[in-house]
Order: sequence, then C-alpha cells, then structure tokens
Amino acid sequence: MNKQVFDSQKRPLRDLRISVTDKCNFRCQYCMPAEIFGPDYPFLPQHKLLTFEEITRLTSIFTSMGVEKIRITGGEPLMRRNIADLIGMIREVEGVRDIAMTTNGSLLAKHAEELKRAGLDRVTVSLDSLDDERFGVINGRGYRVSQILQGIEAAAEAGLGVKINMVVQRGVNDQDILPMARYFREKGHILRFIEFMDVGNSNGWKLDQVVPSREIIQMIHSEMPLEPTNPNYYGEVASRYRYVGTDQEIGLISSVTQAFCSTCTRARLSAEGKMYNCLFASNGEDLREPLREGKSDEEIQEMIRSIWHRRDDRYSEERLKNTPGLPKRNKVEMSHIGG
Ligand SMILES: Nc1nc2c(ncn2[C@@H]2O[C@H](COP(=O)(O)OP(=O)(O)OP(=O)(O)O)[C@@H](O)[C@H]2O)c(=O)[nH]1
Ligand SMILES: C[S@@+](CC[C@H](N)C(=O)[O-])C[C@H]1O[C@@H](n2cnc3c(N)ncnc32)[C@H](O)[C@@H]1O
Ligand code: SF4
Ligand code: SF4
Repeated sequence: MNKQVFDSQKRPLRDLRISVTDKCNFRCQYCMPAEIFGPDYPFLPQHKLLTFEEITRLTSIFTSMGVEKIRITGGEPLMRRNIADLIGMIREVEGVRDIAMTTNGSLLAKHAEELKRAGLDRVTVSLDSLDDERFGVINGRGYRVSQILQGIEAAAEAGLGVKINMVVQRGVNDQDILPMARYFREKGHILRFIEFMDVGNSNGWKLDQVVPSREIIQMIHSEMPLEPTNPNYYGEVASRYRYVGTDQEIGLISSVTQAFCSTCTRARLSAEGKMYNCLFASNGEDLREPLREGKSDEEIQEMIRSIWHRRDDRYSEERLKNTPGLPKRNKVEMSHIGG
C-alpha cells in the first residue's frame, strides 16, 4: 500500500537519511570543530540511540509512504557496532530500492565486503584533499590520505558503487580541486564538489570561504573540457558534468549559490529518533518515544504524515535571497543529522 505524501510546497517524501550515531573519529573543522566537540562533549548515551529494530520499523513505515532511497550516515556510521546487521535488516524492508552510506572512509577497508554482503548498494566517501598535511589538518586528527584511498578501493573491489564528496573551502583546499579531479578521473570514480555550508552553529561559516560551483567548473574545464548532462532523477542534488569524449563524470552540489530546495524530497532521522524536515532545521519531532510507548504503525504513519504536511522549509533558497539580513537561528548540528 503506497500512500505518497506531499508537503506544503507540494514536494513528495522520497528519501530517508538515517543518522546512526552522533560520534565520529574525525574532527573536521567545518562539522565537529575539536574545540567544541572535546572530551567533555555530551554525546548520546546508548539507551537514547534508536535500536536497529526501531530503525528498521521506522524505515518500513517511511517506505509505506513512498520513500525508496535510504542513506545511512552520522557522525561516522562505521563507528556504530555491527552496522552491517542493520544494512541486512533494511535490505529486507519492502519498497527499499537503494541503500547508500556516507562515510569518512577511515574504517571502510575493514568493512567493505561485509557491507556489500549485507546488501549495501553504494558508498559515498568524503575526502577533501590528496595532500597528507592538509588532509590531516582538515580531519583534525592527522588521518592519512592513503587510509581513505584504501577504503575507496576496497569498496570498489567489493562491488559497491562509489562516489567521492569533497567540501571545498577557499584558502583551505581550493588548490586541491584539480589534483582531485585528475586523480578520480583516472580512477574512474565520480567526484562531487560541495559548496561549504553554514550548517550547525559552530563552524564559523563566512560567505567568502565558499568557492562557487561555476568557478570550479571553469577551473576544471580549462584543463579537461566538460559538458553538462541531464539529471538522473527528479530532485537530484548534484548537477552533473561529463568529461568530453568519455563516460566519466563529476558533480557539483551548489546549495549556497544555486539552492535546490524546490525539489527537496529528503527527510532526516537523527540517531536519537527525531525527524527533521531540513538540514538547517532548529528542531526535530520525536518518533522514539511513540515507538517505545507502543504506538501502532498506523499511528506513527499519521504522525509522520502530519510532520511532512506542515513542512515549508527552504532554508538555502532563503539564504540565497537574503544572506546578510538572514535572522540568526539555532540549527541542528550536521553530526546529529548526518548531512
Ligand atoms: N542544503 C542541502 N545540502 C544537501 C542536501 N542533501 C545533501 N546535501 C549536501 O550534499 C552532500 C552530498 O549528499 P549525498 O547524500 O552524498 O548526495 P546525494 O545527491 O543525495 O547522493 P546520490 O543519491 O548519490 O545522488 C551532503 O553531504 C550535503 O553536504 C540537502 O537536502 N540540502
Ligand atoms: C556529516 S558527514 C557524516 C558522514 C561521514 N562522517 C562523512 O564525513 O562522510 C556527511 C557529509 O557532510 C559533509 N559536510 C559536513 N559539514 C559540511 C559543511 N559545513 N558544508 C558542506 N558539507 C558538509 C561532509 O563532508 C560529508 O560528506
Ligand atoms: S564530516 Fe563526517 S568525518 Fe568529518 S567530523 Fe563530520 S561526521 Fe566526522
Ligand atoms: S536547505 Fe533544507 S529544504 Fe533546502 S534542500 Fe537543503 S534540506 Fe532541503
């Protein structure tokens, strides 16, 4: 029974992005700056995390409402113990067409095969530089590039689809754009450039640190000619370009300079079971207590329907129109809802 649900802007609910932990072994400055996410930071205790059974039940309620794509994220999802078991449980849910995971890649070499066996379709690995020194500073913990590249190759060898996400910050890693493009073109993996965003409350975002996507395209095009390609599906986040004369492509995720809220079909579930309608939302609505109180699937479905019906979020479009005058708001941290 498929009961497609639309929000107040007529956007369907199609994707569910599930954060399975708020913890991470990295301290990327743009996401979990070490000075804020220090040893005393109050991460969620185990009993507050949704269990795998609870996540699976919610997934099946969401799919009964039209969701087809699931993305597992965090924090660092590979830090959640036995995560492959969860993938296997979600794989069994009727209506799930695609299961992806966003990961920093540091633990991927160890887990790639079991993730594939459990039913994961693809991974998106975040990597912001090929230079060890810069990468070590960006990830805040001195992790080396080779560890992530090994994870990427292990995922490809295991048969997982692979994409690479690079957050570009002016003055931090803009010199890495061309080396990254050359490297992943050669390797045959899709690289996506993400405009640095003002997520959460602690990353000290400034507009002049954003490298607009059109600048990135020009830079790459002048060395390796590019041509635009059509979107793969309604509401695709990345604009895609192909290297002329090849099947190899890149993507640009331009949430700052070309907001894509009008086709945003993504709901987000935090590790503690709150549903968020937007990456920049201040509050989520709790689904964990209703689950634990014994509410029926129909009752929870009705709650989700009502949350999505009321949804009018379009933060990136509002920011685009009015950056200097945008009122300050308290936003959920990216590590809580997973990007
Ligand atoms: N502002 C905004 N940014 C988003 C949204 N979804 C994704 N992003 C940004 O885009 C990055 C890449 O997201 P992914 O999940 O890898 O991209 P995707 O396009 O959903 O992936 P595919 O399913 O492979 O097409 C995220 O890490 C965010 O930085 C969104 O709804 N709003
Ligand atoms: C929050 S992380 C969670 C998953 C995993 N730890 C990882 O890094 O891939 C998800 C994605 O959000 C991106 N991200 C985090 N902070 C961001 C920011 N301020 N602007 C743009 N993207 C950001 C990361 O680069 C990563 O690709
Ligand atoms: S972006 Fe991912 S790897 Fe970096 S701190 Fe955030 S959750 Fe961790
Ligand atoms: S800013 Fe919010 S509404 Fe706009 S695309 Fe991102 S998550 Fe969707």
